Amino acid sequence: MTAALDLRGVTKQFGDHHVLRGLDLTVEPGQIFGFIGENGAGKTTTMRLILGLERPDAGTLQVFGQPVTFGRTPTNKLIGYLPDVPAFYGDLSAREYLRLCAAITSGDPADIAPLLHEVGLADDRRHIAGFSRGMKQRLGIAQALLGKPQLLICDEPTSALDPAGRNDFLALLSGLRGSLTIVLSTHILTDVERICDHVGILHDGVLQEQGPLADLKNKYAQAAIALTFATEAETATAAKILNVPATNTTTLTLPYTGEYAPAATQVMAALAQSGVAPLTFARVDPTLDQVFMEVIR
Ligand SMILES: Nc1ncnc2c1ncn2[C@@H]1O[C@H](COP(=O)(O)OP(=O)(O)OP(=O)(O)O)[C@@H](O)[C@H]1O
Repeated sequence: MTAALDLRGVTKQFGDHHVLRGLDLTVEPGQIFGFIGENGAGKTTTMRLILGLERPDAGTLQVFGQPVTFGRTPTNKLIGYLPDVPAFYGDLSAREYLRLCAAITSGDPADIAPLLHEVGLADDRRHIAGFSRGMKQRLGIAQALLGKPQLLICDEPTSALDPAGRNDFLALLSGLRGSLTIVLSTHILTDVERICDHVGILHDGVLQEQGPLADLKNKYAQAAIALTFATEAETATAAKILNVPATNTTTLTLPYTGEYAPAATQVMAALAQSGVAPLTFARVDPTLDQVFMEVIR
């Protein structure tokens, strides 16, 4: 199967600052791929290289098997792009703006009404200047989807949104699953956990890890059971029976591997034997945050 995106040995430096040092990155068709890295890691630079807006110092970039060329690359016909803060003509309505985009890009005006419906702006006649940031971002998605792209690239799309706007936007993106390939470039890991199935971690100019999110969690992060007790004495009794080091607090964290149910049953049986009842008993699932910290460490 031809990869949606295939980058091999891409290097890029600005002056003496080496941003990318031989980046290999593969995104398969249909994936929602979270491209994550700290501020300044080189995510936007990578997106700009994919769009032919920067010239790589070395390496190759392909979109659905076609080479990306610097400048007006034909591969951009396959890509819809949403920047972090898209710019619009504020005195147009959403519909007028998309009509203008369709005219410029030879898009089909018949696609505009269904797209506006899809992003929840079908009934809005206001000028874009009066839109919230969340509405502008949803209009940005409609614009990016106008040319029926096979690959949608979103660069930090939720960084300027409040929680409600972020929620709406991620639901919209998640609803596109299966209809095209999506690359979500961000440092907001909870967004990635919510909608991405695959993840690549950019650090020190290379992809330190990439793979299914679930596999990376299994590899780098540990699930645990967290217990709290009423007193330190009860905690110490429980720690003894559970064979874990005592703490000077009223909490115990018990890492486990494998399935939750047998691990939890074992802990409950041990606690029943000790006669100590925890105040709370909680399953703590591994997070992408833990994976990220472990990988960049
Ligand atoms: N045109 C340029 N000239 C000089 N330096 C640049 C240029 N573009 C990017 N850089 C530098 O390259 C590094 C990577 O920037 P980039 O914007 O790609 O990072 P990022 O991962 O997208 O960061 P953020 O999450 O903060 O947006 C930064 O140190 C930035 O200052």
